Amino acid sequence: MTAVTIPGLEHAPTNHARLLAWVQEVAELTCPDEVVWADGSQGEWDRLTQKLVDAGTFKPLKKKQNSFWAASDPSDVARVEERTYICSVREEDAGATNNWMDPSEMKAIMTELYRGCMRGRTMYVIPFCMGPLDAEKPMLGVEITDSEYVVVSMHIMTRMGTKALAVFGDDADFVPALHSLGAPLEPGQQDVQWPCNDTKYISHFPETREIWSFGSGYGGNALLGKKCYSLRIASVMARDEGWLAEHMLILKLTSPENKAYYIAAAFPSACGKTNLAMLEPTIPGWKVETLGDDIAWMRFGEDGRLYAVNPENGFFGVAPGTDYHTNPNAMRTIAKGNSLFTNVALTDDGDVWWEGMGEPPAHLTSWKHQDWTPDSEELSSHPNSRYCTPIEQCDIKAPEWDDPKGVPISAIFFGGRRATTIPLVTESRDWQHGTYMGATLSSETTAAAVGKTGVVRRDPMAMLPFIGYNAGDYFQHWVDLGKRADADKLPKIFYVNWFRRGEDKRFLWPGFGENSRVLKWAIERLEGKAAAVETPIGYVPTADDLDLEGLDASHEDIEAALEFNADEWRAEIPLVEEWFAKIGEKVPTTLRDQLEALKQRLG
Ligand SMILES: C=CCn1c(=O)c2[nH]c(Cc3ccc(NC(C)=O)cc3)nc2n(CCCC)c1=O
Repeated sequence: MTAVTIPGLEHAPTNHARLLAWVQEVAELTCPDEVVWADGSQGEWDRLTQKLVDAGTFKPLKKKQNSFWAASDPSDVARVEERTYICSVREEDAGATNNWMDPSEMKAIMTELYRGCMRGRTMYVIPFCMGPLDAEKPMLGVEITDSEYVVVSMHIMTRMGTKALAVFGDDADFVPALHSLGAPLEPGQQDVQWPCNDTKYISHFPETREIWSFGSGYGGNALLGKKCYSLRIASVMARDEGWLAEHMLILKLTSPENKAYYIAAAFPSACGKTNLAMLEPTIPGWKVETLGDDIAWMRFGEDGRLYAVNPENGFFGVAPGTDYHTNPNAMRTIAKGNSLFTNVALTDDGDVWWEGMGEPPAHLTSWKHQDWTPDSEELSSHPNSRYCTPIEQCDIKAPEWDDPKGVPISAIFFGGRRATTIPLVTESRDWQHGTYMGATLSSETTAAAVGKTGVVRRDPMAMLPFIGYNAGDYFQHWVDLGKRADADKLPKIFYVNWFRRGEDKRFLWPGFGENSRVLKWAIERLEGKAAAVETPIGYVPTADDLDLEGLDASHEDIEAALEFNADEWRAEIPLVEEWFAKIGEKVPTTLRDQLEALKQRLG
């Protein structure tokens, strides 16, 4: 096959043979009008954001400098879990929680979808690095995409372009991540504001560490460094290499005595994970700084402790529910500009607005490009609408946020949204018990997600959509870490629930900044300074064990929030048995033993 001459292919800014061959192969398959190597420069940002403005995809925001509003096609508004596949060579390696297809079958299907799909468009080659560029082992990837929206989003979310390519040298390993909107343009055809395709595939090939995505331009489907690389592929790397790639925030908590602790925490959606990552403590003298709000890579240091790094360079946060009361630090970060907003509402004076931001203006342009007023039936912003903003400009970013060594994790928190049963906070008995807590993590569905509300779903380690392999093997990986010689150096595991309700359906715990009281208690437990009651489900504080100074809540409510109710827990047992049965025979015996032991303790 003669090497077709596609403009931009000839002067590649690298001698990396495998990369050049892959780029050539993809260009010949997808037939773009030209190939552009993304360099990550300000000039590139200006050019591409202008191109998106001209296409009607972006609107510049007058009230936020260097920031843009975008609205997607209503059919392309969130991750498409039913179109997300783990194409492991063996079906059982995908397990019961993933969609599977034979890798060669998937590649045959998708190759035909990619054929000619970039006609009339530009093919961008984005070298990127997840985590700091000066890491001992930089985690490299290359995303090929025909979406300018993806390129400018990657400017914020990753270290990318020339500075990343410099780390590739001539033969570094990298994760090839191929993406197309699947919307070829015939000559003279007018482009739409949000090109995409009704046929969507988000496919992962774990043995070869490859990602192929087709048909969606949105979030985790298209920004392939995030969920696809940093969780699904990275979780497979972590199992093979003995580390952890987890769906966790990382925060730094400093006590009034100026002692710093680092905490990682996993929550399903609608639990306020980003709000916790950027917490404003209500108790005097305590300070929270943030390292990340979504993903933590944790590796063992010389001292046997787990050191966490945030692989991302930006926040891609859910906008609705974010305001100066729930998350002032997120609001201050986006107020500085340099941010992208997708599927939120646009104000008449060129600012953004979403539900949860207090009183709505008299008129807005909704995410569906329609006139919106406060008495509109519809929401002004989509529940999964997002802000995309650089961590660099977050006032409370920890100094260590981009330290390649990472930070030593003292505590891991798992949390879910449960109206009953789960106390405000429970300390695990040990690592294996903590792993059981994570593996059986449950949370109630909310209006934000589709379907009924209040349905209890299992979401192990809040990783259910992101485990790149058999969930039973994933649990085993956690269990095996607890068998290390220096297992005493592992973080202490806690389980929290901010959302317990009283008989009258009122929330029993005020949450938000008051959660700092729970973090304080956990730290004091690590230091051996706080008391707790040993219950069948773990160590639970009494109201007197918490620092409730100045808290505006009744003693009864706090006691009710902390209550261990044996009957409610007996009712949990069959739900956990059903969950383990769904995962299958690879559920570690250690976890089955934990369930048996819990049953015995409940009597
Ligand atoms: C660090 C904060 C974590 N957090 C919480 O701790 C939290 N708690 C609640 C429940 C709640 C809601 C309203 C009140 N209002 C008053 C006045 O008490 C109290 C609790 N909602 C919460 N939310 C919002 C969840 C949707 C994303 C939340 O993010």
